[in-house]
Amino acid sequence: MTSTNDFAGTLQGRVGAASGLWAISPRDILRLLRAAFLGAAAELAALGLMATAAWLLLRAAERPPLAALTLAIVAVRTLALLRGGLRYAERLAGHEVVLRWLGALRTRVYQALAPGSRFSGGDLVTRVVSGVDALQDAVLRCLLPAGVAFLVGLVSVGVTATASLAAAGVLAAGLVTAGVLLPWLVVRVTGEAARAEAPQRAELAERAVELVTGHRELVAAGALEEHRGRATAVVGRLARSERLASAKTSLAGAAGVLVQLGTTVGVALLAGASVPWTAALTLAALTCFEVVLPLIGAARRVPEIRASAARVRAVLNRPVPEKGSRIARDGHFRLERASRKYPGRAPALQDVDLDLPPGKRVGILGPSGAGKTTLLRLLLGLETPTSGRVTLDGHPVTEYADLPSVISGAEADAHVFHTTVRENLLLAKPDATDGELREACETAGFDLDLDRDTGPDGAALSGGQRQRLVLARAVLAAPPVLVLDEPVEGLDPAHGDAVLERVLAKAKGTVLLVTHRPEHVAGFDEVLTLEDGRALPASAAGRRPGRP
Ligand SMILES: Nc1ncnc2c1ncn2[C@@H]1O[C@H](COP(=O)(O)OP(=O)(O)OP(=O)(O)O)[C@@H](O)[C@H]1O
Repeated sequence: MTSTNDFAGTLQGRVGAASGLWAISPRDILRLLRAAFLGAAAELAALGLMATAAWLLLRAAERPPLAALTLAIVAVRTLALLRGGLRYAERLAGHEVVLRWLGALRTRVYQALAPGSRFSGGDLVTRVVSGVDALQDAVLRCLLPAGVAFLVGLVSVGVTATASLAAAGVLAAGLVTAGVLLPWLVVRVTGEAARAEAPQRAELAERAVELVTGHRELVAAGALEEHRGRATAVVGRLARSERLASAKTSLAGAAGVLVQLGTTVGVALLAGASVPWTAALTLAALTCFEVVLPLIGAARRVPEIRASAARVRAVLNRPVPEKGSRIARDGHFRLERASRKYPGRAPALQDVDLDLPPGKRVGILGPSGAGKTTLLRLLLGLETPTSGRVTLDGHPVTEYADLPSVISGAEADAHVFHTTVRENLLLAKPDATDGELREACETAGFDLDLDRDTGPDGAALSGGQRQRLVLARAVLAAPPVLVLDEPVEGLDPAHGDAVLERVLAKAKGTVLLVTHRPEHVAGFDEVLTLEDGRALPASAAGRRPGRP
């Protein structure tokens, strides 16, 4: 076993170097081969045990001198012990490789998901947890058993060939039918069924989400039963399709058992050796199928594994925006004819210029959907412009490694961690004293206990409390460029105005405030008014101040 540090080092190296889904180090490939050989040895020990026991019984019936049986008696005991020991060693070796590989794969999936993920929460959980977990079956339930079955089959056919080529031929044909042909058929049948069921599964997921999230509305409209009936109908269709596919794959399982019986009888008839030796070969052939038949069951998982692999690969292969290593100097942001367009929609932002040197205070006004948040997301490096430039100290913002430490604040979708108020605040300033935390809370008008549990994403707080907690965190972080996206929108106006006044009084650097209320940005160095993604000329903006 390697030490934890060794393991972390190997993992890091592999994470950095590997690009494909199945990326695995040469050392782990050797470990996998070792697991396959150990597995084959364990199965051959079981097979040898059966064959030797059969030989022993029949030879003993001939009443030979005891000395003629001694070797077989010792072999039976040795093989029985070996079988258990080798199986344990194979499990250990196989699982060690798979757990290493899965650990590295999970790290890579997390790394690929981290920057500005386009995947939603539920989708993300599916990809990371079930998707990656399903892949372990590819190795443990498919690849490794197939390797073991191949080795065991090869040895069995070889040993049978020493007695009779015809019997060896029958055994080989039986093993190929049960171990290759039938699993291939099962993969085809389950694959076709999965493809046919995919739209129904999607529909069921959609209907289930609608039933749960829209439950109250459906009850109020008296439409619950109708919607439940539609979901139940989809469940019925899916169940029928699954039953049909299951019947077909069960037939393949039964066919496997028939092939096993036929092959065993064939070997017994064609072996042409002494009775004990024929019995040994026959029982060996019968036992050999115990390794091969599970491949038919494992084949049912192949389409699901393929789908999981495709989902995980989509995460790993998506282009990750290059994060540069540049370190910010002055903190001078600039938008130069910046535009952002989403496919199939009018531009969210079009040809907008903005100069934001250190210390400047800029207000952004505009009706809903005007592009205010889009402008902030460009500056925060969360979106890239479809044309134009967004720069910090003359270089594209995406080239900076430390952008969030230069520009941050109270963003509309800021996350509240499921912990205490104190821990949420300490994220912004880890060495802050309780006094400093309370002062920041006071500035933001947030008066809850520091030990208060916040719930998942702040669900245990009211909307206003959540908003003020995010604001207190922004005050504590005190970044060079403070971004405030409608920071007091949900608060009652008088209280909100007072909070905003205190927050602005504390801010020492650049401030970018998005608001619907022009009085919030009175006295700012510049006010940019957006409408339909475009900046209005100053005069026009003056005529329609803060039209909501
Ligand atoms: N991810 C997206 N995909 C497609 N369209 C988007 C996306 N994000 C924003 N938009 C569209 O871009 C336009 C500008 O959105 P934005 O969020 O910047 O407006 P806003 O001025 O901040 O509005 P509000 O005051 O309501 O928050 C809107 O029409 C919106 O529907």
